[in-house]
Amino acid sequence: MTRIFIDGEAGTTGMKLAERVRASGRFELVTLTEAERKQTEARRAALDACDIAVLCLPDEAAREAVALVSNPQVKLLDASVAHRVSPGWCYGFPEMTAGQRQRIAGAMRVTNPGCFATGALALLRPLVDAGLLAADTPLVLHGVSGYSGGGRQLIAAFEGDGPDAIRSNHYLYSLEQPHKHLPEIVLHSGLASAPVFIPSVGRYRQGMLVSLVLHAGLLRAGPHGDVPDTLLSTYRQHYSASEDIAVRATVPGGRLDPEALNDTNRMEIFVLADPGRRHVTAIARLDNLGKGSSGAALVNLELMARLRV
Ligand SMILES: NC(=O)C1=CN([C@@H]2O[C@H](COP(=O)(O)OP(=O)(O)OC[C@H]3O[C@@H](n4cnc5c(N)ncnc54)[C@H](OP(=O)(O)O)[C@@H]3O)[C@@H](O)[C@H]2O)C=CC1
Ligand SMILES: CC(=O)N[C@@H](CCC(=O)OP(=O)(O)O)C(=O)O
Repeated sequence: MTRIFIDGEAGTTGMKLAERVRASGRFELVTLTEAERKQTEARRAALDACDIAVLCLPDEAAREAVALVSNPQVKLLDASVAHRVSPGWCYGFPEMTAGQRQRIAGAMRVTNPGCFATGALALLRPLVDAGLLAADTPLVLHGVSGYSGGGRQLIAAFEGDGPDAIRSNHYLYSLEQPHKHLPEIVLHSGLASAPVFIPSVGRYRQGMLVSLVLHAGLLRAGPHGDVPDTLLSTYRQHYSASEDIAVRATVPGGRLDPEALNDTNRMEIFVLADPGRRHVTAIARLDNLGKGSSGAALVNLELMARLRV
């Protein structure tokens, strides 16, 4: 059985991934005790003793973990931001483009995408690849995430009542500093420059929406001239072989709940036009702890271990 070590297993992503790995029954999990989990020598030994190491760590600790590995046979899957645009690392979004699954399966170093980036790229990449969206189109994306997206610190700030407690029910951030997912969004979307991205956090634990509003004039229409229909068919074709991504043309009940896909590895893409069909809103719904991190990590592990094609 393929041996997996999750460095950072006690954290938000690591814990969810460990649950999924155990439930799959397809891997042997190498674990450290509470006393060992931050000891360099114990981590070094565990990293070298597994077939695939998953780094569910803050960025700096992920870089350190890569440097600790000396066994050349060990494959790495990094859940942090540290290597998302690094040469030599394969981007772990299997549905991004034809052939990506095979690239992940064959790679020694795979970087798991950011949660907002997963939603953003799911919306952007098919449109750029199909030639509907020119690379220099100015774009704006909005996102809302549950507070678990900020890891243990943000969870404690929302759920605790200490001096660092957050009392807002909803807030926007990264308004003056570009969000950390923009470099991977630019690199993997095929866009020439970064979209404006306005993320936000709501007072609920997990689940997210990423939205892209497109005025019809920004896009090249398909053979029948209707931009919303062209978008819908482009997404449907791009994701036709995916068991995890579904494309929808309506929102039943008119309210889009960010929590609806929690604890799954699914993503839904909604393509919604105004009555005059002058603009289209494309929205990705996913679980930041599912398709946005640990669900995606499990699929990448299965690909890297050649347990799925
Ligand atoms: N939460 C999310 O929705 C997503 C998170 N990610 C990424 O996954 C990674 C982990 O995030 P998340 O699980 O949210 O973060 P958490 O803060 O919840 O977990 C990080 C874990 O790493 C441990 N840790 C910190 N430093 C070290 C070290 N030097 N050696 C060993 N263990 C260490 C922490 O222990 P302790 O708490 O004791 O310090 C903690 O258990 C991050 O890079 C994040 O960006 C990616 C996609 C989505
Ligand atoms: C709500 C919240 O704070 N979300 C995080 C991103 C979560 C994620 O995708 O993680 P990594 O890119 O760090 O791996 C943020 O915006 O920084």
